[in-house]
Amino acid sequence: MISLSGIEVVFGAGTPLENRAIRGIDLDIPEGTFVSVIGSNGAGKSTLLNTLSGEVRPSAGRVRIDELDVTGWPAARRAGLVARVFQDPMAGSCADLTIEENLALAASRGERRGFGLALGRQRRETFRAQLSRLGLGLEDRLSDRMGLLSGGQRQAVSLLMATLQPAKILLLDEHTAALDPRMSDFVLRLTHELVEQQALTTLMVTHSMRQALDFGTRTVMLHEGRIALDVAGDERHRLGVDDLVARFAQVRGEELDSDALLLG
Ligand SMILES: Nc1ncnc2c1ncn2[C@@H]1O[C@H](COP(=O)(O)OP(=O)(O)OP(=O)(O)O)[C@@H](O)[C@H]1O
Repeated sequence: MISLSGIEVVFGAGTPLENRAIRGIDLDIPEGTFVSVIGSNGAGKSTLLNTLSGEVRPSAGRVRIDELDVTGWPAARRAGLVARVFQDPMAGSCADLTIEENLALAASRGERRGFGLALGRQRRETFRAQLSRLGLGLEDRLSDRMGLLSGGQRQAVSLLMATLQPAKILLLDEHTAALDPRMSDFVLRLTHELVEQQALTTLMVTHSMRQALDFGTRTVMLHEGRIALDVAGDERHRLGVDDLVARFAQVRGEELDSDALLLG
C-alpha cells in the first residue's frame, strides 16, 4: 500500500512568491492499482509524483510505502522503491552510454554498491530477450549509444529500464506526451502490458481524458493542489470522456470550452 496522508507542499514559503502547490492530499493506493492522474496546468500533478519520489519534501503530512514511513528519505534512498519515467525521453537514460550499459545501470537500481556495469554473456542475453519484446529491432543494437535512438525508441527503453527491477511504485509523468501519435500508442500499449504482467502499482499523469479512462483501474483528478475526483470500479466504467470533461469544467468553474477538445 502506498499512502499519502495530509500532504501539503509549499514552494517559497514566507516569500512573496509563496505557492501552495499541494493543499492537503490524502490518497491510499493499494498494491497493484494503476491510477491515472489528470488535472489542469499547475494543478500539482508533477509535485505529487515528486513527493512520492522524494524530489520534493512535503511541508506537512506523511508518505508511506508499505509499512515504511519514507517522508524524510531523499530520492536516492527511495531509488529501490520508486521507478519513474519522465516526459522528456532524454531524461530517463544516459545518452553517452550504450543501450546495454543503460539497462545494466537500471538493473542495479537501488543497489548500494557499484554501477552494475558488469556485462556477462548471460546478462546480455537477458537484455536481448527483453529488448526483442519491444519489436523495435533494438536487440541487435545493444552496443549503440542511447543518444542515437529516436525519442519513441528511447522512451520504450526507459520504460523497460524502469520495470527491470521490482519497485513498489512506478511513476509515469506524461511519459508519452512528447511522442508522435503512433509512438505514443505503442508506448502506452507497452505500459499496459508491463504493468499488467508485473501487477505494478502505478501512477500515470496524463493530459488526455481518453487515456485517463482507457488505462488503469482508477482515475484521480487534481485541481489547485486538491483531489477533485477519485473514481474506480463501476462508477469509472460508466464515465465517458464527455462526463470527465464536464467534471473538469465544473471543478474549474467554467463552461465547456476548447480544453475539452485539447484533452480528448
Ligand atoms: N520547484 C518548484 N519551485 C517553485 N514552484 C514550483 C516548483 N515546482 C512546481 N511549482 C509550482 O507548483 C504548482 C504545481 O506545479 P506542478 O508542476 O506540480 O503542476 P502540474 O499539475 O504538473 O502542471 P503541468 O500540467 O503544467 O505539468 C505550479 O504553480 C508550479 O509553478
